[in-house]
Amino acid sequence: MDKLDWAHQPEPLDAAQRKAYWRRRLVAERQRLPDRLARNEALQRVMRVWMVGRADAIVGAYWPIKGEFDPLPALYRWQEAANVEDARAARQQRRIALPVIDKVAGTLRFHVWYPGCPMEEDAYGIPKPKDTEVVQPTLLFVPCVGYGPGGVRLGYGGGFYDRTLAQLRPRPVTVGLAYASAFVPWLQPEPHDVPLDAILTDQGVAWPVGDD
Ligand SMILES: Nc1nc2c(c(=O)[nH]1)N(C=O)[C@@H](CNc1ccc(C(=O)N[C@@H](CCC(=O)O)C(=O)O)cc1)CN2
Ligand SMILES: Nc1ncnc2c1ncn2[C@@H]1O[C@H](COP(=O)(O)OP(=O)(O)OP(=O)(O)O)[C@@H](O)[C@H]1O
Repeated sequence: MDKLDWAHQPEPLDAAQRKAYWRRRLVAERQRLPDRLARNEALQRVMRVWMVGRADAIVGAYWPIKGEFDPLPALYRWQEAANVEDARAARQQRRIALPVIDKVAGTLRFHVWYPGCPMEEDAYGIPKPKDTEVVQPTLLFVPCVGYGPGGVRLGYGGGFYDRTLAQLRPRPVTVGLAYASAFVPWLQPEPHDVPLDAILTDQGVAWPVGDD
């Protein structure tokens, strides 16, 4: 299931049609991943290791949809760990935030979330925190439908993350999360695409690639 059949793309397709085709296909593949539990555990571990030693207090994430990896269990542990590991970190209070769509601007704002937080559905039917504080994450976990070389991300095509990152100052560190099976070798950045600073998968750090 890790290997998609790249040879069998209907041709000819322009770049936008090709992306739309692979979006559908990657989401369908993801929704029927046979070894999801093992992959979830692996990716949670990769996240935890990646975050060790970082000083972020506000971390942005997402409420998983369409078979996306769920980042919230690992983040909840990150939040709880501060209470036992480091009294100073606990006072600084680590916080988790989820995206809320600004329909007019086509961008995302981040609202504080905590387990049991009152939620409501956004325009896409995705649960979002109801009336909690707006915050500025310094670290942002970004869901990927697919990912390519160089930190390029394929999303659902709304352009929300690209538009948000084009505007957010200071810019948060961006970390894409994906199952390793979502690698798209031919994916090229478009002019508006803001590359991710890192990409984590159930197989480890996919970007940046070490050795130099
Ligand atoms: N979990 C999660 N939350 C998120 C995002 C995300 O990628 N994942 N977003 C990241 O931006 C924003 C929501 N963006 C989304 C954009 C499109 C679709 C979607 O279902 N699109 C339809 C086509 C809709 C259309 O174009 O008319 C589809 O893919 O079938 C969903 C979410 C904010 N919240
Ligand atoms: N900075 C920007 N300013 C204006 N429009 C943008 C910007 N970034 C992206 N867009 C528009 O958004 C549309 C979707 O972009 P793209 O296909 O890269 O979405 P995506 O990254 O896959 O989606 P999402 O971020 O919602 O998951 C593009 O047609 C593009 O014109």
